[in-house]
Amino acid sequence: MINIQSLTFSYRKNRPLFESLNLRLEAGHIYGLLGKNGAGKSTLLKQMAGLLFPDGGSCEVMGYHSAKRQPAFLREIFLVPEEFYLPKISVRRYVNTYAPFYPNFDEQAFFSYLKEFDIPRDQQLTEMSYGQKKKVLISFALSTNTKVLIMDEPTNGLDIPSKSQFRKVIAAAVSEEKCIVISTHQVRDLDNLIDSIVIIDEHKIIFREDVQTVTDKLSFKTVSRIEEATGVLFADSNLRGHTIITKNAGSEHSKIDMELLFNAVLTNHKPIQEIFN
Ligand SMILES: Nc1ncnc2c1ncn2[C@@H]1O[C@H](COP(=O)(O)OP(=O)(O)OP(=O)(O)O)[C@@H](O)[C@H]1O
Repeated sequence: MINIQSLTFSYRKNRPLFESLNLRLEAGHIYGLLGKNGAGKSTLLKQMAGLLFPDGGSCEVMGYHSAKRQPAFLREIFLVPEEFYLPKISVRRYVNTYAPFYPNFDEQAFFSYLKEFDIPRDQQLTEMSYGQKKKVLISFALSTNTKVLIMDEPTNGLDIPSKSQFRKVIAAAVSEEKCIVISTHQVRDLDNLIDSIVIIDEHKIIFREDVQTVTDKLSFKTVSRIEEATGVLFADSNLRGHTIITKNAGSEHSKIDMELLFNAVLTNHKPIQEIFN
């Protein structure tokens, strides 16, 4: 669905952000794109959406070069950006104006998402809070029914109940034909939602694995005495003890701790990568 090959890109001369970056994403998945501040998550998502163009290499989405921004491509992709502007019009007028760009737009679904998020349908967009605007945009994005849905920090600005509503609506929206990519550094917001993890760091994708494969190969546990644990790949100490990652020697089943995995991949990349190779 998304095929990025040898992508190079820089905003400024001699300061490359991406160097020979490769990434392949398939339909039927919800990907979590993780990375430190400034790692390039937003930039990569904009490359996918055809809002930024590669300096070298290619970024193909659904077989289209995203940089060419062909109409057939644009009507099958939607990006919810981290920062956005909504015009001074009502929700109804917003839909009437922008929905026609998306042939599979489902108006009934849009208004039921608004209801789910508790957004009044007659209010002016500019009179809404940031979180309310974001919920309108997320509702619109889901209702476009595009094959590719990209969201940059979608849970930023959402209150606690809205975050679980968000997880619920996204989980219900995924299908075999759709590819959903969500960037965040608030990994706990994506708990139980994403099925694949992509980590970007130092100009490249340094980790890309299904959650299932991660839990097949690694174990996540809490221990009170770290000295008693063997084969610790990464540990983090907190009030409850030590949360650790070890190699899954057999058929142990543990729940993935994405924050722990993210920190482990960034600080102890090589031994972890070797387990997946
Ligand atoms: N328009 C721009 N012009 C110049 N440099 C930019 C521009 N946009 C981003 N950058 C730089 O590119 C790098 C990657 O930025 P990007 O916004 O893609 O990172 P990010 O991973 O999304 O970060 P965050 O988690 O903070 O949102 C940063 O060093 C940033 O300063």
